[in-house]
Amino acid sequence: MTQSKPNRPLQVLQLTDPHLMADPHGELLGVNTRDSLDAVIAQVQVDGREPDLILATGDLAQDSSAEAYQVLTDRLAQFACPALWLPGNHDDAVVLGHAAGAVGGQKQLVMGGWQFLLLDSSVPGHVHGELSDRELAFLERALARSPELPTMIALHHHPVDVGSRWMDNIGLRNRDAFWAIVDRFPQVRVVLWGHIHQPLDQQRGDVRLLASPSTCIQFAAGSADFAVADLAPGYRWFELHPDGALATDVVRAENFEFSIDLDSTGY
Ligand SMILES: Nc1ncnc2c1ncn2[C@@H]1O[C@@H]2COP(=O)(O)O[C@H]2[C@H]1O
Repeated sequence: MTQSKPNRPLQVLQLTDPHLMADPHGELLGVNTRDSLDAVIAQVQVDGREPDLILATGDLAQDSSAEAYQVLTDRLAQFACPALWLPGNHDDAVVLGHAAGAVGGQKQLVMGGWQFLLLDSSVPGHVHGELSDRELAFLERALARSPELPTMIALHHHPVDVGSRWMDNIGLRNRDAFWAIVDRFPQVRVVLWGHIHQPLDQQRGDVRLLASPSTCIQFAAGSADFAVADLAPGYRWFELHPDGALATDVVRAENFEFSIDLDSTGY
């Protein structure tokens, strides 16, 4: 079991949806995705936060290129902690797996008295998500084996509707199968995802449902049709106590100047 620093709760950084590209000048709707990730990482450092673990929750590359994943590896090397990677709809799970390596590609980690389970909800060639029978079996097995460990489950796609028609069409399709497992295991404290490029904080029984800003562009909350928001990129932070208690907050990059195409109808 990997240990966190003594006498403090486990500190976890979520970075999601960086949409990195092989081209150093690569932009999403006018925002250079390398620059915005750098701004978010700079903000983590300005905030004096030293993570024990990083969770990178999908759409790590926009173009599935090895070069894009190498950029992420290089950026995360600024932190002296492991980073776990999971794929989103823009990723190639095989290329990502090679780039993440043995540590980053782990689907299960116990650290600081918590268990982290990472699921691959990507469906090649599609924007929506689905958990394969294999992923569901892995989830059920892992939860059955460790009933005593407070658990965070991370995946890319949203397993609940988020109040936005266009996004509700591209979430996790077989969410009923997912919840049928999760609902049986009271040690699950958090389900965390990316994909929706906006913060969300809800409760399902004892489970905290959390989503987070992208490290590049943001989607407008509550919009029926595709719409972006003029909000800065950001990160989510967790403090996780071994008894299952937790604190979390979202922070946006303060000094990132960008100009996003607010009239965009998609990409
Ligand atoms: N106008 C649109 N309507 C529906 N989906 C869209 C639209 N534009 C882009 N998308 C897809 O919705 C996805 C949401 O986040 P992604 O970054 O995964 O990639 C986006 C596109 O694949």
